Amino acid sequence: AVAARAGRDVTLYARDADHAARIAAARENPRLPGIPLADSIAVTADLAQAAGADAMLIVVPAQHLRGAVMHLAPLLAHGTPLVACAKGIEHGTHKFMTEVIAEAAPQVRAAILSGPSFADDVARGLPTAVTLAAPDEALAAALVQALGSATFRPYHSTDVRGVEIGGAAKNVLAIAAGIVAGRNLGASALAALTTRGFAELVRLGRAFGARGETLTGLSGLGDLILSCAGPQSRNFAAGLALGRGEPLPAGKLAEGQYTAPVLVELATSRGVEMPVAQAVAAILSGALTIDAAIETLMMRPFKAEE
Ligand SMILES: NC(=O)C1=CN([C@@H]2O[C@H](COP(=O)(O)OP(=O)(O)OC[C@H]3O[C@@H](n4cnc5c(N)ncnc54)[C@H](OP(=O)(O)O)[C@@H]3O)[C@@H](O)[C@H]2O)C=CC1
Ligand SMILES: O=C(CO)COP(=O)(O)O
Repeated sequence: AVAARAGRDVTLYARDADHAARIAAARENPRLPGIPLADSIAVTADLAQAAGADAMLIVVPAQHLRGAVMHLAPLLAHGTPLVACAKGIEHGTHKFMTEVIAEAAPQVRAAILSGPSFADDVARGLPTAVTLAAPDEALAAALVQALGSATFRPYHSTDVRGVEIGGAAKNVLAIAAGIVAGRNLGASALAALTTRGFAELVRLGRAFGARGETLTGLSGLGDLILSCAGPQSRNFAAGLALGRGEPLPAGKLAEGQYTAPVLVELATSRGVEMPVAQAVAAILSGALTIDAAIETLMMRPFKAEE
């Protein structure tokens, strides 16, 4: 929808032919009910047709990115920009999204799009600003020109890792924020949790050489603020359910669930302390109860604020 609004010729690919046919007939994606698909958007289940594009946005969940790109790789021309929109880190390999793309389709140019942007808001044409990063600044700037419009404002960057870390970490921290809300711990606790969560995100980013302005920018602090603000975030909603002792919302992808253990492994391997992320991973795995996790966080030794 964004690319069509920016004046591009767009093909939307769905892996399931019936699903693609239903979207084409209804001119609406059931995942975004009530938002009509622009007339100009072609819908296909033919991957080769989609792969002929000048650039592609790939929007499958993080743990399925490698499989999807491997499927796509034989169809892609050398140098095609492939923009990852998933926010996560691959299990087992600890790879970030652009690294997964580079391994699965070495001939393409990988980029990452991230930042505070609920799909529903973006598709409705509400004002949104995001970060689009690629190692090659000219490519990042060209993709911004191709996708930007009066309602969608991407900023270009070459800090790929900084953008990827912000997007992956904020989902885990949003689960923690939801837990705080679900347990009725109060607005002060929510502010403290979000702020100390941000300190973790920054520590991990620094360990990977991320730039300060990326971590305090749209894809870092910006997305953390959005996702820790309320249940429109599926990660926050998952945390809310956990905090209330309810089952996790069915059929709603909460990437932080999958990112939490791998984020903790990655941080540990770099000697970076991420106590909030650790608490989320421990709660999700059943290693700690929520009450024990809260106590563990509050009883850490007092220290200088950093
Ligand atoms: N929704 C949002 O507001 C935002 C989401 N993101 C990120 O985008 C990523 C995807 O999220 P979202 O779109 O919400 O997730 P959804 O679960 O709504 O949709 C996932 C899509 O990926 C497809 N898919 C799933 N597995 C595979 C696979 N193995 N091969 C090919 N296609 C597959 C699904 O196809 P099918 O319909 O056939 O199952 C579906 O179209 C996540 O990393 C999320 O963090 C980022 C910013 C905002
Ligand atoms: O990444 C998002 C907003 O920027 C979407 O957040 P959720 O996946 O938590 O809904």
